[in-house]
Amino acid sequence: MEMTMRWYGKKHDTVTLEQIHQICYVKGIITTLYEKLPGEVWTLDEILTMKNEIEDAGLHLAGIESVNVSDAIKTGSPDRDRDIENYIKTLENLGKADIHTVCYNFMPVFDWTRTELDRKREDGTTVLAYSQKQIDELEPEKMFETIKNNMNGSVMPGWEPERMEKVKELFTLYKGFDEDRLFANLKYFLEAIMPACDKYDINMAIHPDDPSWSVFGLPRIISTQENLKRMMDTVPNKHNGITFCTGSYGTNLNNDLIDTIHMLKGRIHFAHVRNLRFNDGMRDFEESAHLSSDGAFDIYKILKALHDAGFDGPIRPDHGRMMWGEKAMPGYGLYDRALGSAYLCGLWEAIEKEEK
Ligand SMILES: O=C(O)[C@@H](O)[C@@H](O)[C@H](O)[C@H](O)CO
Ligand SMILES: [Fe+2]
Repeated sequence: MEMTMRWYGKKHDTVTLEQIHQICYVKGIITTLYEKLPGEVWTLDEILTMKNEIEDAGLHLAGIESVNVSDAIKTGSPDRDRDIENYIKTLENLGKADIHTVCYNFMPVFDWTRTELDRKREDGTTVLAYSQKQIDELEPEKMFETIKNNMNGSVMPGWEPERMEKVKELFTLYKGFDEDRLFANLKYFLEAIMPACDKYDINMAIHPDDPSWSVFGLPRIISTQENLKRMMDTVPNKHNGITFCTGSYGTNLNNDLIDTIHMLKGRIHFAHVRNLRFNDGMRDFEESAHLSSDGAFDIYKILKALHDAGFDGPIRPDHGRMMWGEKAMPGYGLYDRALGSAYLCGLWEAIEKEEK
């Protein structure tokens, strides 16, 4: 595995590459071209500029999160073939730049959903949280308002103001969509891009739905073991894989993380590891420190399962708590993610040495 950290680029991130380099546990960077809209081609030049900036800081560009999939592709509208063609050109250019891991998601309208971005814990840190009760009382169109006021002045991916202005339209676009219809569009997309992935050895890593149940009546197709299996079996190519995200897939406590890792053997191309605390039933949770005893997940067992399943892709501490007075994009401060990366590396070293 390669320990990585997500970086939002010089223009958007409060954290610098120099700081990340000093963590020492982190060798790779996960990033994207944040100015690009879904459906646009990424030129080789743009990709190389991004890559050189990271390499100049002594780090390795380990993967892209995300090359976003357009609504035309997700809804299967007449424009989808043009967007898929552009997506393929982007993949080819990434391949030419020697980049082989691409994360994406297939969630309609909202990328991830939280009701609070700064819930205060007893230790004084703040974390992202989700309460189903609050969601049930909220108009979907108002969702952005609640999120916007808590973004610490940053623009969080998936929640760009230009996109959220169109939220009503987006809901109309997905009207009448059920899981089968959305899944058929995912299949169409994957089948179209696989030849390019084969040629350039690009591992596509779909991100699980977050949270892993339907929100505002929108369909979910990457949220249970059953539908992960359906995705793998429908397009049985090893380049069709997943981002194993414990904090998203694990929001549903009925999902058996360890069993799923074994089922996905050979198809996990990227891992996001974070821990969650559940309050008051299953559908109220908050992100905790990475430490196993701070949340519901046994992080040691998760890493051991990844190790035993032969996982060798990039891994990143996912969201962290906001601590020590840091002001950063919620979930993406430097300090707690640095602690998380050290913890994960420590566990991994022990697991590897136990083997010998
Ligand atoms: O919660 C997060 O910050 C990420 O895990 C997602 O936004 C992820 O980047 C996308 O869903 C992947 O396309
Ligand atoms: Fe994730």
